[in-house]
Amino acid sequence: MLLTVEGLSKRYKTNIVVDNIEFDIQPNQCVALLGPNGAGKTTTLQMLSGLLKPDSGQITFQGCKNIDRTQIGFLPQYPSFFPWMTAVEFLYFAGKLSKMEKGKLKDKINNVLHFVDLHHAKNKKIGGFSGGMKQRLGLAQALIHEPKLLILDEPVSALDPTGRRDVLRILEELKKKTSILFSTHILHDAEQVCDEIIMMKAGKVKWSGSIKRLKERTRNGYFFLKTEGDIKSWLSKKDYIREANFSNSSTVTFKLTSNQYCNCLLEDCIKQEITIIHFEERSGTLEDAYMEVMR
Ligand SMILES: Nc1ncnc2c1ncn2[C@@H]1O[C@H](COP(=O)(O)OP(=O)(O)OP(=O)(O)O)[C@@H](O)[C@H]1O
Repeated sequence: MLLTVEGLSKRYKTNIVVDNIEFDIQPNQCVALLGPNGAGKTTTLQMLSGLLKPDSGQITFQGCKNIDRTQIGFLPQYPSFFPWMTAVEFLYFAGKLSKMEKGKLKDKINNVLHFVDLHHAKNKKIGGFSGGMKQRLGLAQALIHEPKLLILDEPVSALDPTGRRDVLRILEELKKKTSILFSTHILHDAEQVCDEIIMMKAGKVKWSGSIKRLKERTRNGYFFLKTEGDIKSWLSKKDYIREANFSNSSTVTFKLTSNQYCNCLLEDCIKQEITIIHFEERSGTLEDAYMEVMR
């Protein structure tokens, strides 16, 4: 296990904003922390990155309770930059803060600037950067010391569609070599890059697991069948089929009068010597599942 969180809590005065939460992150997982405004996502990420002290609970990272923070990269929701610095100067500064060796820094800065597509602007002042460029520079800062876990607080929320696409594309690449935990309230972004999600509401973890498993919660009773030959007239006569909707004579979505007829349908297809290309029970969308859990 890369990271284990047990009984983590944080309160501000009498307001409990993170309430006894638990979850794990495995190596090479890309995990989205989902939840509405005020759910406690930022507070959780700040505790994980060491910026905020938990009131109680335990964070274990790479098997150690004494966390080596240089193995974690963090991009805050509102990163601050020195506008008078160039991108290279800023990354040099960030690298030194992460205790990187001076000799390695130059090459590392060049590589990371290429990776986030900012090499062309490496000697330009940050004050003149667009929002998207700043966010990519923020990512470069979080990455420069090659952390084992990258924690990103709403990395795309403030970006326009192009900036958002660029950052999500970088995350797709990054997740091949490092574990990522990022917060968002945009389900589509989570679905695009993550395999696992943690859902928070009012300081509590409401659900965690794979997106696939989450969607399975909201199976909507529809089946999809694609066959090699024409099945329209044959299938329409089966009295256990209802709400059949044919895209063409060999592709159909339908419901069964009872799910116990699933085997019956498959047996009938075999008897009829129908070749099945694809058969599956359709699950709901991530949005359906999110709404169901959050309700
Ligand atoms: N420094 C603070 N002092 C008092 N209350 C705080 C402080 N920081 C956060 N809170 C409260 O804690 C709760 C959780 O806030 P947090 O920023 O962690 O939520 P979030 O899920 O990240 O929300 P958002 O999506 O809006 O960023 C909110 O009610 C917020 O007002």
